[in-house]
Amino acid sequence: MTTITIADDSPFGLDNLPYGVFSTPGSARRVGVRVGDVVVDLARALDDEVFARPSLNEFMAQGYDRWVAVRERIRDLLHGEVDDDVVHPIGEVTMHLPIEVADYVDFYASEQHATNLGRLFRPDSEPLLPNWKHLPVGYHGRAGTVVVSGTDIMRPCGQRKSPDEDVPSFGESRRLDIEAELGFVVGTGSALGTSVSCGDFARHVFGAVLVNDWSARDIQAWEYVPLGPFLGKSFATSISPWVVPMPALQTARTETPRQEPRPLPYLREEQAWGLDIELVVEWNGQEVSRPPYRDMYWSPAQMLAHLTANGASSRTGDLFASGTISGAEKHQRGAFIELTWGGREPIEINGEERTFLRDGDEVTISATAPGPGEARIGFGEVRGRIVAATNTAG
Ligand SMILES: O=C(O)/C=C/C(=O)CC(=O)CC(=O)O
Ligand SMILES: [Ca+2]
Ligand SMILES: [Mg+2]
Repeated sequence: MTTITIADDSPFGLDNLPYGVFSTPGSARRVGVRVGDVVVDLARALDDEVFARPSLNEFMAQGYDRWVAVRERIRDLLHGEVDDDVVHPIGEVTMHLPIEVADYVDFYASEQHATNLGRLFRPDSEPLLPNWKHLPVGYHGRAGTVVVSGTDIMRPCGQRKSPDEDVPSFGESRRLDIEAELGFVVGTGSALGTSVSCGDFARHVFGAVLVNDWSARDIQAWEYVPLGPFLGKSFATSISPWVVPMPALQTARTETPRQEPRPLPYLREEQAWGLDIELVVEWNGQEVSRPPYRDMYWSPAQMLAHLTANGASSRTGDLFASGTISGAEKHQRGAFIELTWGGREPIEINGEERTFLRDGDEVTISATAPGPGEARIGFGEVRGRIVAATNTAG
């Protein structure tokens, strides 16, 4: 038997307890909880088959009351001694995609990001389109290409046509970018023909992850009119391996910025809440940005309410991302297209002038949130390295 010791300043203390899917050499994938620098095997520790699965979905589908009960049981368990064979040092496990992603939706909830992209993509129009302050704009992404942190990202190929070219050509993206976002995981869905009200958010949403919504700006700019993002985004979306339970983010709650005009009734909350989470974006190990989630205009509850307002069902494993997180300051921008202003203002990375991603580049996004007292709630990181395209034949 062993007692798990957790450093006082660990972002994975008893107030966090994020869930993930891990394996050890020669063993099957299963659900674990991260505590300090170890992963606790929940299938064994709690003697419960629902955790002997290669994703969190079956557990998430058991619903809110079970999530609360299991969190309590894990806390009790960790206060005492546990069997040695349920504890694995973090360095000895492989982390996998934590959820079987059902549907994937990406919102556009940062006013600053939407304004910046409006200026860059549509320089001759008002940057913020007329609908933007009335509804959380979003699009349906590709669930099957959501990958776990650490997965290499192959540079996408596609049609692109720059303003100075007369005709499009097929080839490797020359403007490969990132988008630093927060994603929310639906634990229990809602039936077709019903909607999830803002107040019901907690009973449906299980937890949050970090997201990097890789984006090929040249493919995107040419293809997106009038139906929106398609192949410029669908080649890969990376998420962090640890799903931070929503109750762990209770202390991080903040008020959203003031919403004017007042949203329609189905988007009203007593007080729309956001999260005081600062992300850190590193490009080849150098910090380039600190996007602040607290500045996001639309709240997570409003996003889910909007997503289901037409009676569309939601399912266990649905992932909806916030959209790129950008603050008002330059060092708070969550995409390179904004940081380099469309590639016209390179930034210096390790002594070199850089605009978009090159093969071999690595991007890491990490974050912590304030917990109770002095505690920090860690998300860990979402990391990806660009590898050369191999499907280059158009
Ligand atoms: O304004 C546009 O045409 C495009 C916007 C984006 O690429 C952003 C997007 O994917 C949503 C987001 O991450 O905020
Ligand atoms: Ca995005
Ligand atoms: Mg994507």
